[in-house]
Amino acid sequence: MTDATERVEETIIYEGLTLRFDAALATLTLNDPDRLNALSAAMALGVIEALTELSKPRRGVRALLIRGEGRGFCAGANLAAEARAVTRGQGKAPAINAVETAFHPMLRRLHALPVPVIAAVNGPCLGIGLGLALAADHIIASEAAYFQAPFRNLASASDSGLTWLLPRLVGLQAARRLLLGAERISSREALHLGLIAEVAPEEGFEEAALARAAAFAAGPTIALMEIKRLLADGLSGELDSAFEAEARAVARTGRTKDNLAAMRLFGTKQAPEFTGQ
Ligand SMILES: C/C=C/C(=O)SCCNC(=O)CCNC(=O)[C@H](O)C(C)(C)COP(=O)(O)OP(=O)(O)OC[C@H]1O[C@@H](n2cnc3c(N)ncnc32)[C@H](O)[C@@H]1OP(=O)(O)O
Repeated sequence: MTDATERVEETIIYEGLTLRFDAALATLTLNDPDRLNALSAAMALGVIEALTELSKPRRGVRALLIRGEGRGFCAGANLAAEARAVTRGQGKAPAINAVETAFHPMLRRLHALPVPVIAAVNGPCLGIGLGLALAADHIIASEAAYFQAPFRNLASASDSGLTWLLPRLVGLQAARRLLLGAERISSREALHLGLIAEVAPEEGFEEAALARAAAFAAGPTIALMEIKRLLADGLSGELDSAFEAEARAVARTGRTKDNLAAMRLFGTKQAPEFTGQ
């Protein structure tokens, strides 16, 4: 694992995306600000490539931050090509194909990423953009952000695993408001519903999000990965299985250097420095 304080900077550019490495933190930026970072199939496939790259052990990545360039996080699927195809009578439109071939494969990979993922939602977060944000373990949103699942407005069923995720996150009634009603909700309401973890002022938002992500990157990585996996398994498992899985995970983390470091300082009021090992 890379020491969170060691500087290893590098940026890789994909279509409509950049992937930046800064010590133990990787930052994936959706980079089509003129379209509020609406996601094309090529961008989603680029995200998959970026996830493969940042998962290489030599990268030593201990957290991933996802953010949007400009005033938006992601305005959903890029429907420009969609609209053109429909106008020209070209049948099944690109974004519909992309659900199966690019968007869902991207989200599966993101949900399966072992290290903590932080989404910094600075502005509009819609459709597949909402799916992308909700694949994160911690969503920090600006006061200026808003969330919407506008599928029904396009006479489309919903995607991005939202029919599975939303009832678990916010309950069935609020999920109905979001999916059947396509209600747009502010970051304050999203926080109140339990859809996101925190709201930060518009001014200084980028810095607040970076600080939060850097704190995750400097955390007890093995314990965070174990907790993340236990939570994911717990969503579809039984309580008995959770007890067993937790006991095995606690035994594993009990053998880590970070656990030893924390135990040594227990009761001293000193914060341990975690190395991710
Ligand atoms: C399989 C499908 C899955 C899905 O994700 S379904 C959901 C698809 N997304 C949507 O339906 C949202 C469409 N966008 C909007 O409703 C609005 O935008 C917003 C409410 C997000 C923001 O409104 P405002 O702040 O007034 O900005 P603006 O002028 O509408 O947008 C700025 C530029 O961004 C382009 N843009 C916005 N969303 C998309 C999109 N989804 N696909 C392609 N382009 C988009 C616009 O056209 C425009 O561009 P220009 O300045 O050239 O007119």
